[in-house]
Amino acid sequence: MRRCRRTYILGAVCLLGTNAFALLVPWLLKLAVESLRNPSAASRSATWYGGAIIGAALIHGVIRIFSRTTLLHAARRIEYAIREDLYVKLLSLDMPYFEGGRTGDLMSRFANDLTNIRMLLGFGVLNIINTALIYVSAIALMARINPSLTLWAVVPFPLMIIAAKGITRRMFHHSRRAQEELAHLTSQAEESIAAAVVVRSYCREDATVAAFEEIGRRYLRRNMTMARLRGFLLPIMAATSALGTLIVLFLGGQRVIGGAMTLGDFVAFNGYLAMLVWPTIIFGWILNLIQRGAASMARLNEVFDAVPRVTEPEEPAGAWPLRGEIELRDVRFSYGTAGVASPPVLDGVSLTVSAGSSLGIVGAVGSGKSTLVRLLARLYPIPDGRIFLDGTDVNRMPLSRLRSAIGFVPQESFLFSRTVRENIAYGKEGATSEEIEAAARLASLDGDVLRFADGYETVVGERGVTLSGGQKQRTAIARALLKNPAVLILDDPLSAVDAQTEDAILESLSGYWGDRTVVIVSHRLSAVRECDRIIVLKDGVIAEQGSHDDLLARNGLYGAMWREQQIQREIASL
Ligand SMILES: Nc1ncnc2c1ncn2[C@@H]1O[C@H](COP(=O)(O)OP(=O)(O)OP(=O)(O)O)[C@@H](O)[C@H]1O
Repeated sequence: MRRCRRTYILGAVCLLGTNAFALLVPWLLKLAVESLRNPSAASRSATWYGGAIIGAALIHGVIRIFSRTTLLHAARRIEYAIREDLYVKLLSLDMPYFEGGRTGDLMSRFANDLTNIRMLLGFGVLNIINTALIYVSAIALMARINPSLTLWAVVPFPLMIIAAKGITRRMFHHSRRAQEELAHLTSQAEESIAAAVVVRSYCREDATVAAFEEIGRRYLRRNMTMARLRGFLLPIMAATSALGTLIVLFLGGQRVIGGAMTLGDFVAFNGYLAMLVWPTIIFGWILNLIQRGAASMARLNEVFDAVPRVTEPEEPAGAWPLRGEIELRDVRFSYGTAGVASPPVLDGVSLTVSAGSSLGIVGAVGSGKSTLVRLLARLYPIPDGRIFLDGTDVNRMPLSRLRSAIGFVPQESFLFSRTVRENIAYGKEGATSEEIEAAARLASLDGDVLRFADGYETVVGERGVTLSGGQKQRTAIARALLKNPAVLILDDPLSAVDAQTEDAILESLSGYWGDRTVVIVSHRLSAVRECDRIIVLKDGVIAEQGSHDDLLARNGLYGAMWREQQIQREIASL
């Protein structure tokens, strides 16, 4: 709003002008009537006043167009700026904020709440200024013509305001609830579309439709209540303003007949009273706009006020470029948010990975492997003095630098609904075709891509739906390789391919490791066999660590897992 203050001032000045000309019309009408009744006493002829009325009405129309476009454009610009700010804010928020299925809710804030705010700042502000100007000036002019009749004419107004306040308070409550229901509806629709395969394969179409209908019904009920309330509001407004007109016709008519008021004054008085009718009728609508706009602003402020728990350091530190030495000191972590206790996922993990070496992380399902690697990239908040890269606390490294030094391939690879080439190129701004294709070759993706009809220009569909699981994973790996990071983290990156293919891909990839630090999380021990060091996580602690041979010789957890997987492999190859 502050950014468009000048435009709003200009719009308000235009509204002042447009209302001045609108108010001039009844006054000219009064003079025209008086000139007709008593031509000798009039300074101008009735024809002159007729021309002046047409002129005033024309100027009023032109300035009106200008005032409306000025204010409505300002509202559009503010909506645009808020949308941009909201987007930037969302991108600044961290993983904990987005967990808990907020997508639909956030989408509805982008769509409905922004529309409500634009309506308030555009039509709302326009009508608030307009109403205030018309009320003040029309009532002042009416009082100038006949103060006592003015008092009678405005008698119904307090009644109207009390009724409007009561109804709009209830409308506000229902409006907010309706916006929340719409957010649920959007979430539900989005989730069902994303999970179309699951819905069909479990034959849950009917149940999904029923759940959707239930939310839709709640949304409909809220809107019906709002419509009912609005339905009450309009007749109440119209009836009270009609009451004012009736009073003026009766009392004003008596005054004219009694000679206490001229016919010209009576005509002008009615003209001004008629000007109050529209602002009075839309008074409730404006209140509704204010209520909706306030509710929407409150919902947007919830996002703007959200504080990311992963923040930029106040005093950044660290030498660049990074070599890739990782150190963890007694790392403890749980996913619980403030005030909600949750069991520790990592319970005192300490280890050092020297730059250029490789670390394999294995362990049972849910033992904390993914959590550990997510913390390296600071995707979740961690206390100071726990994780170090090249001797610098990661909390003190600028996030952009830290993350650009880390190539992270998460367990569930996310592809954008663009081409294969664009998906890989996401890893490096301005990457050349040669670099993209070299990364694809390293990730053993090139053979698959060349079989696609459009090669690298193949559009992968939403979230890569037209690719196989293994192709998606390798595209995500190619994207990370293209980034040329000092630390490469692969979180179970080849779970969708068979063990032999995984071996072949990792073999090809090992030529790329060079002096990079590589961290591989895997359920298949064969994937980490070549790592310099392997840790076995169990219930959030390092249960065993060493090289593959050390761990086999120890004949503990790792040894047992290895033997089990070897037997499975042999059975599978029969
Ligand atoms: N975002 C999250 N919010 C809350 N709890 C989580 C979250 N992510 C993981 N957890 C919990 O933390 C524990 C460790 O999960 P993590 O994904 O680190 O295990 P993992 O060893 O990688 O498992 P897997 O082998 O299945 O990938 C699990 O109990 C899991 O339920």
